[in-house]
Amino acid sequence: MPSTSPTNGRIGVLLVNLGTPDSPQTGDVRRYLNEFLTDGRVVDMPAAIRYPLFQGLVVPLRAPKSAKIYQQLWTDRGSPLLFHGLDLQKLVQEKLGKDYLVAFGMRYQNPSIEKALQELRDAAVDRIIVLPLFPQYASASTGSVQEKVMEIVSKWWVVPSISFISSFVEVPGFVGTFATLGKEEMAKHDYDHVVFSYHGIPERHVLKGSHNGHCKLGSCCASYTKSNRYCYRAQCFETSRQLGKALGLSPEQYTTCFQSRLQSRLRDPWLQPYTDEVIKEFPAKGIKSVLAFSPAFVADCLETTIEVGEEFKELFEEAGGEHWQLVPSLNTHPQWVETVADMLRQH
Ligand SMILES: C=CC1=C(C)c2cc3[nH]c(cc4nc(cc5[nH]c(cc1n2)c(C)c5CCC(=O)O)C(CCC(=O)O)=C4C)c(C)c3C=C
Ligand SMILES: [Fe+2]
Ligand SMILES: [Fe+2]
Repeated sequence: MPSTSPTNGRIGVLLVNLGTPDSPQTGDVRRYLNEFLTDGRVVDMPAAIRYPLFQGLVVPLRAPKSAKIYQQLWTDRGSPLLFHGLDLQKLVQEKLGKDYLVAFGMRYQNPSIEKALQELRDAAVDRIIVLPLFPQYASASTGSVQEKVMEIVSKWWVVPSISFISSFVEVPGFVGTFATLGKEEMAKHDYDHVVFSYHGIPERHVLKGSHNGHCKLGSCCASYTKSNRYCYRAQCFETSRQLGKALGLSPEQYTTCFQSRLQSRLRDPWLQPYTDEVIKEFPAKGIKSVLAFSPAFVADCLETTIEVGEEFKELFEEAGGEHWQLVPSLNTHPQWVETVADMLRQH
């Protein structure tokens, strides 16, 4: 008998990344930073301080400097974070076929999450799976996407079934694709050491997310368990362990460190060790060639191409290092596209 169930329509998928300016001009960078840095999950100050401080002082000072860096990053296809995201959307849609509708949005600026969710709503999808493209859970990234999606959907008259993939450090294809890319680089050159550099967050953010005060920012994060399921620091260490294993490295052959801290006069500590400080000390220890991974990102962006690929290379060479190589991000590697499609099929 043919099914009369109304619930055999398409499954909606929303892929979300962080966001990038519309152009590398100062005005667009200012608009982007204003939206990003007034998000209470990114800068967790009371709104009455956050808005005047960031919109009135921090962003106007930072925007022209950031714009210069974005101009270095920009390509014929625009911002890498955006075009890799759109390419991934298309390829995952092809893999999943007509039973799914895959949309793509950015937490800040464009294409907006609102527009992407509207596409899914217009198509009357059965349910929605949201995949924030951040391997490790942080309130400032994944949490912010979740909050935004819920804020929008909660205003719809009909609120659909909706679920989130909150992190994917334990998905074998995530580490597996990075390992494939890393092995390609290792076949071309002998490296003295490997660096896994993650986006930093303030230590306070980790402590605020700690279940029952479990996290003391010490050896508690050295294992990844039920008690620290959503701990960013523990998930970063777990990623390094899995990647080290996949690359055949012993723990002494790699270092886990944290980059991109937002310097402020408050000097609040961010996750340590800081990548820029770690790599300056390498040459004196006899480490002259380094292979660097940025496993907090699944697409190349300002923080990988410019910060790790160029700025850290310069710091390392100034300190006496000889060879610094960034492993490209997952972007649209076929193994990664298959991994994303599988994650969604299995969810
Ligand atoms: C991996 C996930 C990310 C977390 C966690 C995160 C936290 C976080 N970021 C800032 C401040 C900035 N980040 C910037 C760029 C940026 N950040 C992420 C991802 C995470 N951020 C990405 C993918 C990018 C690159 C975007 C691109 O267009 O290529 C920037 C902007 C650049 C600059 O001016 O330096 C800022 C600022 C904070 C404060 C924070 C946690 C508290
Ligand atoms: Fe960031
Ligand atoms: Fe911990």
